[in-house]
Amino acid sequence: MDSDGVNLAPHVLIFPVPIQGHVNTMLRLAELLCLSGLDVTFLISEFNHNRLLKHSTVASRFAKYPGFRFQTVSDGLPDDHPRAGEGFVDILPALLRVTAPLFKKMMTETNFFASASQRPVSCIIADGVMNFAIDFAIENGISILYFRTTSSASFWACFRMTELTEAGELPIKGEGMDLPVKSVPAMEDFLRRRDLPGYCRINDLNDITHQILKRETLQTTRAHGLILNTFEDLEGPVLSQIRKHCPRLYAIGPNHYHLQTRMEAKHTETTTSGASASFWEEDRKCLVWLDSQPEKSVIYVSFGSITVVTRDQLLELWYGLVNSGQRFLWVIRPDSIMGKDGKSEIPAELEAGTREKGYMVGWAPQQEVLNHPAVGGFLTHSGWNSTLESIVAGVPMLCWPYFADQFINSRFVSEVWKIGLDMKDTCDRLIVEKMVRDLMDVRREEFLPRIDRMRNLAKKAVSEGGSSYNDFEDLVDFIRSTAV
Ligand SMILES: O=c1ccn([C@@H]2O[C@H](COP(=O)(O)OP(=O)(O)O[C@H]3O[C@H](CO)[C@@H](O)[C@H](O)[C@H]3O)[C@@H](O)[C@H]2O)c(=O)[nH]1
Ligand SMILES: C[C@H]1CC[C@@H]2C(C(=O)O)=CO[C@@H](O)[C@@H]21
Repeated sequence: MDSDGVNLAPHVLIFPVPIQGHVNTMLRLAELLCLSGLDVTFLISEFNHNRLLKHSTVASRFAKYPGFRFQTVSDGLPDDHPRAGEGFVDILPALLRVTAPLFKKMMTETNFFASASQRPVSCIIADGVMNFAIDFAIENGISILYFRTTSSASFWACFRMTELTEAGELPIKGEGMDLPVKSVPAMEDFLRRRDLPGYCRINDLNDITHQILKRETLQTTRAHGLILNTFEDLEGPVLSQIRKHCPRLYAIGPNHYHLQTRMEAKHTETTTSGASASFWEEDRKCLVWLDSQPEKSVIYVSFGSITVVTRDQLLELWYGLVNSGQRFLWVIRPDSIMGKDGKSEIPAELEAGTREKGYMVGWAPQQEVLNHPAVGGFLTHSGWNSTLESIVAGVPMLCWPYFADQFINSRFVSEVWKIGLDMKDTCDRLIVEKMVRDLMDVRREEFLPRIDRMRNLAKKAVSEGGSSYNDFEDLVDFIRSTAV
């Protein structure tokens, strides 16, 4: 090291929205960049940092990278805020109101996180809904990349909100949900109103979440580049559309698989079991239960980190699963049942059915579960990480989307890639029962060859010379160029 910092590595700041799916995606990017020899400061909410320290192995996972640091900042919400269900609408406003000024102050007061052993940050990678980070970077002459952690399809539909409105396709007002949507190029043949991202399910265009998402998405073109967790063979036509507006586009996904592949190539510990970044305690006993189940016989059920269900929905899903006769492993987060009063009776037949064929946990080591030989299907909320993890594990999906990008992701699963079924906007025990049977048995052979093909394409994308591999190399070159 010399006093000009000439021999120091380029230093990048990564700043996710404080939600499990976003933090997982961004931590994987952080590790990929550390493997490429860059210094990374990861700015995370205090609340989530505490959860990671308590429930995950991140501290040991990143201890091997001397250039990696966590820095913490308030997410602007009280500790007892639910941060799930309807509470999600508070996350972005708090971030913009409270976290944004704190971020600017921290950056300025620390000379962009410079120290004796680290250069000042020369490139910020901010979650793709933080336009305050773009303002800050431009004002201070440093580089800014946006990382939108959803599917490209969802980003692109959000990007077209103005055209959707002008064409009268928004606001949806809950009407004509099966009408085709024509204002999102590359999706004209299959998109319906009910498939648009959740921020379009509004009665009034002044809806605050809709306004924020529209504004933040359109600001993407001001960033110096856009990173997406996808790959060319999965979302090629959509990526071509986005490139017309954001020419410096890095499609580096599926980034959990990309990380695993690069770690294996470096003979470093692989990450399927070693990359936990969970906000809840993983119950590993479910792996032991899976060990005693027949091959491909279990449907894994998980709705991610934000979904909450009413007691009625819980019972419909539960009856559907038990009546399908399939084995099931179900993640029910402690905070995921709405109006739970602790006194509600569980019907005896559900308890008996669960004892016989089911297993329930509060949080699971999901990637390990999906890759377990006993798992043959995934009843999912269609969060983007879950979708990619299922594709890479070769597990067909039954989709029950809850909000946001999940509505469009599930349409791609069922109608574009044809690797599963879409159960959106219904929650009826007879439908659940039939669809679980279809996924696990009746229509299984339709899905398997297609998901196998997609899994192989994902592998090709992240292997040396593949599209995601090359885009990541370009991304590292760009970041290096900012530190000269
Ligand atoms: O028991 C569990 C359940 C989940 N996970 C992991 O948690 C992550 C969940 O991510 P995701 O499937 O993307 O769901 P959310 O956390 O709900 O993700 C939010 O962020 C995503 C990325 O922007 C969006 O696609 C979603 O709609 C949004 O809800 C995945 O990596 C899972 O492997 C576990 O480890 N154990
Ligand atoms: C709380 C939501 C705000 C934006 C995020 C998002 C996106 O479109 O980027 C999707 O769902 C949620 O994770 C986030």
